[in-house]
Amino acid sequence: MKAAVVTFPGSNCDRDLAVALERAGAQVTRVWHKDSALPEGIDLVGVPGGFSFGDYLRCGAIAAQSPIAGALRDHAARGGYVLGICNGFQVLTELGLLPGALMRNSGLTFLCKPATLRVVTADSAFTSGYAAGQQIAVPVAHHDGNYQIAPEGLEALRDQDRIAFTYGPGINGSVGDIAGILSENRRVLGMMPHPERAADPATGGTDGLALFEGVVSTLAHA
Ligand SMILES: NC(=O)CC[C@H](N)C(=O)O
Repeated sequence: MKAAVVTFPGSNCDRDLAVALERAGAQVTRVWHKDSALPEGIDLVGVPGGFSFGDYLRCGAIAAQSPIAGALRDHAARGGYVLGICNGFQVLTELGLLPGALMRNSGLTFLCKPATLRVVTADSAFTSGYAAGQQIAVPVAHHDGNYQIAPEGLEALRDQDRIAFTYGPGINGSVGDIAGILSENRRVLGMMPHPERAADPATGGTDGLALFEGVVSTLAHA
């Protein structure tokens, strides 16, 4: 299973994401934001966390205009898998690959702390390693993690079982305490918490590892 991890100026979780994917068995290629094409045969593109372009304008907005963004859009349009974590989730909403927007946290502070997530659906490659309803410990680190979407969009996410993860109540103001969502074809996941920071027993637990193992094993057997 082949994965690409994109790096923008200001990304800071790209290496950790590559390591977590490799630990789960993926063959990972690193891609620079100025590349306008992905390497041949990529199954999954990882869009990492960080502060792409210094979070200027809006988090993820400038990254979404990078040369690699067109290749990412084409990959998703072909039914390719995409995983956006934190700043990566922000980039995917800016690209229109996922609905809604990430606003400033309701408490107006940067949150960097452990969080308990609830796995809402196990019906996706990304969440197939968990049971629906399972609670997992995965840290958060963001100032713009307050997920908002219009009521009809929220209804669609709920009706189509596209809410992947929720937080405990009131962490950052997100509507429905949403921490992560899936695209309509369930092949694009955006989430604010950092599973790649919970993929090694030496550094913050291993509850995030099942996400990488789930998607890697699904794609390896596809
Ligand atoms: N860790 C991250 O990816 C942070 C994303 C973004 N810079 C924010 O603070 O909201």
